Amino acid sequence: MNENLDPSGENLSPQELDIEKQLRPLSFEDFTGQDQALENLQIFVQAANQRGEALDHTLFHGPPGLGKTTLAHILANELDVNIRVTSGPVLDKPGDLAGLLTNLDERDVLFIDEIHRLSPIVEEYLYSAMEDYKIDIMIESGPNARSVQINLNPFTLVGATTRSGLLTAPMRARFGISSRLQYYSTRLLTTIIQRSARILNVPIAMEAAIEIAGRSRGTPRIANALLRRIRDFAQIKGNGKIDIEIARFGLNALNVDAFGLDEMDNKILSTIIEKFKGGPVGITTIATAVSESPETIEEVYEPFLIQQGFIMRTSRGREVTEAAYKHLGKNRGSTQSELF
Ligand SMILES: Nc1ncnc2c1ncn2[C@@H]1O[C@H](COP(=O)(O)OP(=O)(O)OP(=O)(O)O)[C@@H](O)[C@H]1O
Ligand SMILES: [Mg+2]
Repeated sequence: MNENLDPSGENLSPQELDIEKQLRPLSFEDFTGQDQALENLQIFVQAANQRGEALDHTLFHGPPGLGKTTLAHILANELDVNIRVTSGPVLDKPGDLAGLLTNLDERDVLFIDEIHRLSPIVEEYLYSAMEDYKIDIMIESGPNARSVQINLNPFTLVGATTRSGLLTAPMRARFGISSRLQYYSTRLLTTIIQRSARILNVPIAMEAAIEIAGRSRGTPRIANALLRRIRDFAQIKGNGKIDIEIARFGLNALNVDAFGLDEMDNKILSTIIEKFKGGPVGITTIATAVSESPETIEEVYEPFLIQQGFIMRTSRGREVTEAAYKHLGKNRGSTQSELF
């Protein structure tokens, strides 16, 4: 099924990207969840505003669709400054970066998405910019070529990554603020769905919002995507309102997993069960079996499976739980010891 429920958002169509923007909270007040991180950020922003200084460089990390890009934009709004947006893979020459940096006004935000994908040369070039607000640029060429140092306006680098494990230590050390985003509870996702439904102007019953929230893999991006699809079902198959019947009907028609697990989640669980007798098995072995990188499994998929109680981390590797067997409708082999 090719509905756009991919948490990575990589395959979003232009219209869907537009809607994603429309649904994006613009202020701290509008943002639901991540309470601890948000409280701290509010204090840091308020303090920086009072002093009239640039906010410390800030790193957001965590699985896709949890609000990293949203928070980068919120920071710029709350600091009342401009934001320039770029990404690791796009910045392939120090020259590109120099152009961006020299155009920043005082206190502006430079947002670098997928910051773990910066090339080593660009990354190194960024270090002095972050640390001393200075960069070296080459002027002229041939025998007259020389580098001159120029001062930058104090700015805030906001980095985002789903793969903080791939950041180099010197890069990580240059962020004064680092915030890991967590999966959202069903309760928080319900609030987010209700807010989005208001913006999209579609009436939704509380029960229906809870049902959709519970199947959203702890991820606001998926919650919003499901809401938009169910809105279509309500419009064509119902009376335009999203009630619990339409919500259930739509979720089933979309083949959404009862827990919101995606294809890779289920593949990981069934692989551990079928090929490794439920574990324990090492992360690298699992990764090879499902053709993914161990880091992606560890940072993007596993946290949700652990949080939902489908996988346990043990000293000997990963083990699936009884809940995983139940979820996939499989029986634990008689040779395996019972966990419960
Ligand atoms: N706390 C929240 N409250 C309301 N909506 C949210 C929240 N967090 C995220 N969203 C919604 O989810 C969508 C995805 O969020 P965002 O683009 O910020 O995720 P991300 O962490 O940057 O993902 P990626 O790693 O793929 O870049 C946005 O459209 C936004 O509307
Ligand atoms: Mg993003």
